[in-house]
Amino acid sequence: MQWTLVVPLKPLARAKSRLSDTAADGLRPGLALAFAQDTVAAALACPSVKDVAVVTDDVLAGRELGALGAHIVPGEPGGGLNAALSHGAAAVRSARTDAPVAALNADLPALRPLELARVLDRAAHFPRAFLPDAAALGTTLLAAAPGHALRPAFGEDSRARHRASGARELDPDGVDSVRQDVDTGDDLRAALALGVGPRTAAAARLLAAELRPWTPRPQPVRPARLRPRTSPPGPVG
Ligand SMILES: Nc1nc2c(ncn2[C@@H]2O[C@H](COP(=O)(O)OP(=O)(O)OP(=O)(O)O)[C@@H](O)[C@H]2O)c(=O)[nH]1
Ligand SMILES: C=C(OP(=O)(O)O)C(=O)O
Repeated sequence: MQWTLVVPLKPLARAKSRLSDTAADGLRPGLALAFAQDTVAAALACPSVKDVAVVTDDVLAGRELGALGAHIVPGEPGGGLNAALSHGAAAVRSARTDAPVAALNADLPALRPLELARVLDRAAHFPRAFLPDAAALGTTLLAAAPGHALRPAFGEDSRARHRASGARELDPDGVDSVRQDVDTGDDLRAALALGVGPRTAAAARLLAAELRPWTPRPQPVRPARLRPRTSPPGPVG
C-alpha cells in the first residue's frame, strides 16, 4: 500500500518553543524549518509513500517544502494541531476518497526512509494504527486505511488517547528514527546521535557555533616576579 502523508507544520516563528533554552529566538525558526525539510525529504524517499501534503500557512516553509516535492495545504481552520490534521486529511480525501492517509510530525530530523516503510507496511494491516514517540508518551505517526477516518488526537499524552480511540499501537523493532521527535535539547542530542539529515546537521553546526563558550585569548606569559633583593630577613634561629 502507498500512503499519503499529512505533515502539520506550525508557523516557524512560533515553532519549537520548548527548544528556547537550546536555540535562541533568532535560530529556532531555521532549526524548525530544517527539521521539517529533513522529515519531508526522507518521507518522499520512502517506497511506501505516494505523496506528502504539508499543512502550513507559513509562506517560507511552504515554498521550501514545495520545492522538495510536497503538496502544500494552506488555509488552516484554526483550532490547533488536530484541526489542522483533519483539514489536511479532508483535502487529500476530497481528491482521492480511497487514499490511505497517515499523519506524521514534522520534527523527525533523523527519519530514515526504510524505517518509515517498515512502520507504514505494518500499519496497513489495521483500520487505524499509531506509533508512540521515543518518550513513549506521545505519538509521531497515526495511520488510517481507506474507508477509515483519521480521528487525530495529538498533543500531550497522545499515546494514551490514540490507544483509547481504538487505534492499534505499533511496536516494530528498529524504527528509532520514526519515533525520535525533537521537543527539547535532550531530544536534539538523541536525534544527532542517531544521525540527522543534512539541513538539520547544518543548523546544528550553526547552533554549536553560537553556543560555544567565550574563551579569553591567551595572555602573554610574563616572567615570574623576581624575589626582591632586599627581602626581609628570615627568622634567625
Ligand atoms: N499546521 C499546524 N501544525 C501544528 C500546529 N501545532 C503543532 N503543529 C505541528 O505538529 C507537530 C507536533 O507539534 P509539537 O511537537 O508540539 O511542535 P511545536 O508546536 O512546534 O513545539 P512547541 O512549541 O515546543 O510545543 C509539529 O510538526 C508542529 O509543527 C498547528 O496549530 N498547526
Ligand atoms: C503533538 C505531539 O507531540 P509533542 O509531544 O511533541 O508535542 C504528540 O505527541 O501528540
